[in-house]
Amino acid sequence: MTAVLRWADETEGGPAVVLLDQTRLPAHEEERWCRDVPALVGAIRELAVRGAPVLGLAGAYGVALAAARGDGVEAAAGELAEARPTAVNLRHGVERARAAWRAARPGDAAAAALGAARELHAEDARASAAMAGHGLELLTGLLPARAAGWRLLTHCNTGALVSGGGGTALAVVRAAHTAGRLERLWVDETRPLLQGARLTTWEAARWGLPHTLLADNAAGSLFAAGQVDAVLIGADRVSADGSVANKVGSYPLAVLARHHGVPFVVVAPVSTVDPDTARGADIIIEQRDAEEVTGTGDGRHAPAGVAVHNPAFDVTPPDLVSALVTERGTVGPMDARRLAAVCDGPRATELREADGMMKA
Ligand SMILES: CSC[C@@H](O)[C@@H](O)C(=O)COP(=O)(O)O
Repeated sequence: MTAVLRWADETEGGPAVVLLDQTRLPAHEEERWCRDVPALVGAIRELAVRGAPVLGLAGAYGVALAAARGDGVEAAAGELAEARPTAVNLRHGVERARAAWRAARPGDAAAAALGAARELHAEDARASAAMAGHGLELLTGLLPARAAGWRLLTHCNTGALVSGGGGTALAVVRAAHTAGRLERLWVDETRPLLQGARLTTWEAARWGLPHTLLADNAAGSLFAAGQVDAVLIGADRVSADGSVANKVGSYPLAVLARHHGVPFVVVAPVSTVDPDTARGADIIIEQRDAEEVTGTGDGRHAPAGVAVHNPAFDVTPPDLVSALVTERGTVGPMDARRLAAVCDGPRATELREADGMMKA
């Protein structure tokens, strides 16, 4: 498969960040060359590269690109970090490469930024593999063994297209399949941009996962018919209280899962947990263009000028989340104290210390 994201150096016509253009899938597997930061910011906004962990990589390589070109790194870092507001990994990736660039001697700074991006890329691949293992272990403990295997439902796209490795929730599904425990993956189409229909089915087919696509609003009747054993999704940001921002349509699935007594499992690396955002209500939700909902030109299927509500994400409160699977292990049930135990950073340390003091 064409690499989801890679660095091209001068020997192959770079410097450039080269993306597998996800807006062209599944019909076309095409590279998109981003030779400067404005081109990369455009690709991020158009979702040519998308999904939380890989947005972190795009941010880090973007800083390296600005440094390699001799462009203004601080301004470029700011533009990259703001390209999409909800996925906290984007900001992390930018910060990581910028910190390496700032810390290096001037002659070494561009190489240091690129080195940081490459390091993050390798860490991300390792995190995917660890999450797949922890997720499979969780499902094995949580779900009754079924001779035919589990029926798992997912939303949006969380596979190799979102990561330097195998992905988040979809990596767990793949591990279940490899272990002979997957009967079927139910794939929500994921209106309005169809990440499930376009991307998850494409990945599932390549991996040989038995899968069935459904319209988002068909999920309820599947639960009612007892056809869903667990829901597995990714996350774009998890606030300190354990609220989960993910692709719009995740919250209704959590409500359905609770009503039907089905586990609702979130799979995300620790870098998606944001200890600086206290509550779910504090997470900034990206609002996107009306035309994503109404269609355009010949494909328009709503009257021109109709008022449109198009949030890219919604927030699931912690009490509806059965568990969060990270590369460092599983947190569940979700709360601030348990989350802080797997997190990095000063705010997480504060929470851990406060917890220690409370216990003493
Ligand atoms: C690890 S992938 C988790 C999320 O990033 C994914 O579910 C999602 O919501 C992506 O949204 P997108 O708008 O396609 O970037």
